Amino acid sequence: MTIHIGAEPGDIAPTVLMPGDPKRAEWAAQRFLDNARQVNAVRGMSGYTGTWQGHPVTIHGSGMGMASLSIYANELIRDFGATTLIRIGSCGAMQHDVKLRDVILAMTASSISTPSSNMLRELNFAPCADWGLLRAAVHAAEAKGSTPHVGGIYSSDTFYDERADLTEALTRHGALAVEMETAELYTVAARYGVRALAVLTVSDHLITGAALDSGVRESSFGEMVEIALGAAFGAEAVT
Ligand SMILES: O=P(O)(O)O[C@H]1O[C@H](CO)[C@@H](O)[C@H]1O
Ligand SMILES: O=c1cc[nH]c(=O)[nH]1
Repeated sequence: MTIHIGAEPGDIAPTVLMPGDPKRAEWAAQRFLDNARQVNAVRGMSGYTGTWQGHPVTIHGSGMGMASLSIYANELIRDFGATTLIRIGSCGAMQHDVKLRDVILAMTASSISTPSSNMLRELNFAPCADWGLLRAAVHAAEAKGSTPHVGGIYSSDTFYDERADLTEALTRHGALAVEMETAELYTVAARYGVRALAVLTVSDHLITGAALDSGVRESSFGEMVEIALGAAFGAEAVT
């Protein structure tokens, strides 16, 4: 049991899927896990553990933003022994060829800063996905007949962004989408030597202004969950 996670030792599986939204954690656990039971409710942050095709899996919310994710990722790895963390998040598309509901696999995540920046000081650390997980996610997606976008994204500290110049520069440099957690997830995972990946679904479009509603974001992004599970346990597990 930690300050933010009220689970007992052994309640958390080595593989943890992390949506920002605790309601998405509940929905995904009910839809994809067998024998799911709630293992955390501290501060309203839901975590569930069950099995997927016989493999133990925890689905635990990260909250919004890198500061929140950092707390849960640190405790899940350090105190509960998580070794594979896969973010299942929503994002805003930054390129014309990226459409609403498309899936993005984040190779890397640019940022202005992360909670880890304090300790890294002058170092511009390059956060990157675990290669084995990324490759397995591509295979899992292909096994489902889906073609994800694979590339760099932007992890922002703000949802309501006043820096149009920054958005323009990132778009010009090929960033696929914006979200708010992945750069810190990859940095914390690197620090502990564990595997991490972000599998994202496009919920907004920064160029067209198109947007999906909150109910859709909470409970209809099943494709990314299946790809994340396939990545964790092998593409052949996905049908
Ligand atoms: O849908 P989630 O996983 O929360 O991710 C995105 O949605 C939130 C903003 O609405 C931020 O957390 C952002 O990263
Ligand atoms: O951070 C986010 C998440 C979804 N959509 C956005 O535009 N930004």
